[in-house]
Amino acid sequence: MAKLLTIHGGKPLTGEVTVRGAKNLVPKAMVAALLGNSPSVLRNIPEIKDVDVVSSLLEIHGVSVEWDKETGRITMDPAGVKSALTAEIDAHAGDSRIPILFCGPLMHAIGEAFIPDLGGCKIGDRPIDYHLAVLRNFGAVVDKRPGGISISAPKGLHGAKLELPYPSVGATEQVLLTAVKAEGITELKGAAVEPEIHDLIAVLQKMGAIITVQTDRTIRIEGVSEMRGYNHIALPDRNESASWASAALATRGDIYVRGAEQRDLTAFLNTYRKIGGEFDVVDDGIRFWHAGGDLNPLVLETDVHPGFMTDWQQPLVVALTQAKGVSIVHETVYENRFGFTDALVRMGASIQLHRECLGSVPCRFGQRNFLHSAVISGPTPLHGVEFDIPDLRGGFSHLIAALTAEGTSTATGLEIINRGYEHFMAKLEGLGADVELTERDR
Ligand SMILES: CC(=O)N[C@H]1[C@@H](OP(=O)(O)OP(=O)(O)OC[C@H]2O[C@@H](n3ccc(=O)[nH]c3=O)[C@H](O)[C@@H]2O)O[C@H](CO)[C@@H](O)[C@@H]1O
Ligand SMILES: C=C(OP(=O)(O)O)C(=O)O
Repeated sequence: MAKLLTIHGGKPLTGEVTVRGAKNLVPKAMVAALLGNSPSVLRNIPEIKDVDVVSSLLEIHGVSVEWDKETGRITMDPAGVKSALTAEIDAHAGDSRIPILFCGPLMHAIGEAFIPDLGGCKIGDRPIDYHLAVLRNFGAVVDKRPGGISISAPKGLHGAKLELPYPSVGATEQVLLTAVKAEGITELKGAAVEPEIHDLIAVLQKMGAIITVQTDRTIRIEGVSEMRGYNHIALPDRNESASWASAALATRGDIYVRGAEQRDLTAFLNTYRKIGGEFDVVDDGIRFWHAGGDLNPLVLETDVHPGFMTDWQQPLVVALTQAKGVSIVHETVYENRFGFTDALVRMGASIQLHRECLGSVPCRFGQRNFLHSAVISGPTPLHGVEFDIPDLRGGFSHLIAALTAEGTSTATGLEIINRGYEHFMAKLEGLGADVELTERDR
């Protein structure tokens, strides 16, 4: 049986939601537990699919995992770490990108790893060439196999001088998780410096790592031979916070996001203010609301941190369909992140996609055949349609658009939302959304 969500739109979302630990940190901090010689405790854990995936992958590798879902506390004991069968790994890898980050910690713990083909959102080609290049530089031997890669370090892992062609979040984490216990010093230039990376560095430092972050995207890591377990509170999910903020704006609502952290949302809050959204930062969260009247159109470019995060783009585009005038959005992180606009156009939005770079942020996609700039004219009334959720943020955007629209929409593929939004249905209902989940034959 498949689940069908029926949405009766046209009602502002109002009320309160709580965000817990970040999807883009929690699973990685869990992988780091493999590096310790004693148990680790991670708190503020959200109930999302990527945490299930990493829990299972740790367990089949001999790590004992105790997850108290009520308190959001997870305890991981790596004392029994061991190899797992390829078929078991395949069965548990799920639709996540995290398995690639097991390379370094598993090679340190047991000398080898099998990494299945990755999942994650279909928003571009998402190659792993940077990951494999840095791992080879540490001395790893990579064997590509059908369905994944086998990786080992017959001569050990050694610190290296590395430079990323683009500040990839995942490849930077790959370097951190491998270099902390590699022999000698690693210097990484062109590193990503997202808040989730700083939080992973905080975790690794608690475990005994020696890591220096310089102001020019250079990270220096002095390898250590032993690391211990950690006790850490995961930073809150800034992408979920920004999603609910966009939902408040698009539906002309008022949402208090308990747990939202101003420090990690600077670029988002500046943009929110320019579009005409109101927010108020208080001690334990941020209230976001539509102030009435018209929203302002914007020129917006996504970028690596400290720029406007790509994962904020899709939900905010829905609010831009309601702004008075022409907005331009230039996506510079992923080559194919505007596919979700098809459904918005079917709902009545006016959005044209372009291959040219409509902006000035250096972009790898300009001379290639990618529709990576969008021109949005508004305000356009939206009406209900049927849609299938394509990816995490695109799906959230479709759902907010359906809640903004007059009339009834139906959505399938809701399970994708559970990858990054915990207790999603309960939160929507708590905000007064008129939604109903039913089962139907496929
Ligand atoms: C689980 C997680 O944390 N996901 C986040 C992470 O994804 P993820 O770590 O996969 O994203 P990256 O920062 O690595 O990707 C950025 C760009 O680099 C390219 N690239 C990356 C690696 C590589 O080996 N080769 C290559 O060409 C990608 O195709 C993309 O165009 O950062 C992204 C950018 O902030 C976010 O959108 C994702 O939500
Ligand atoms: C792109 C995203 O996630 P992932 O890298 O896990 O696919 C996202 O969270 O928007």
